[in-house]
Amino acid sequence: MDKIHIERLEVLSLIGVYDWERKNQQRLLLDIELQADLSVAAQSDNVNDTLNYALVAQKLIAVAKDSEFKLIEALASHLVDSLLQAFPAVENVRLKLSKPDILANAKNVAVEFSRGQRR
Ligand SMILES: Nc1nc2c(c(=O)[nH]1)N=C([C@H](O)[C@@H](O)CO)CN2
Repeated sequence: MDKIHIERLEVLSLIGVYDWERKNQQRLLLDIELQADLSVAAQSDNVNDTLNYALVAQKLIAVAKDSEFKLIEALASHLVDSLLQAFPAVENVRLKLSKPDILANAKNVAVEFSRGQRR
């Protein structure tokens, strides 16, 4: 089972339940695990034969920037759906969305979703 990992990707999004959170975008961190067949690229050494992680990151940054969800659950689910739709080569995605330094006395809060393609 081949995988690509993107760790601690910084994105900005308007996110949060409270009025004070609806004014400015907040910094969020994404950890993503993408299951895809990497065997062709491993042989060809050609980026066109693989899932280009730069394009995946670009997509996540753009989707987060254009979103205005209240809950991190809703944004994380939307990001997963967007990835599966934009990149059919992704067989399964696991995405952890962290909202750091938002909860008193905790370093981080996060949600995690794992989903596959509906083929
Ligand atoms: N399960 C969740 N609980 C809470 C969320 C959330 O997104 N999911 N959000 C908030 C606030 O927006 C918080 O980030 C600021 O206190 C509270 N609980």
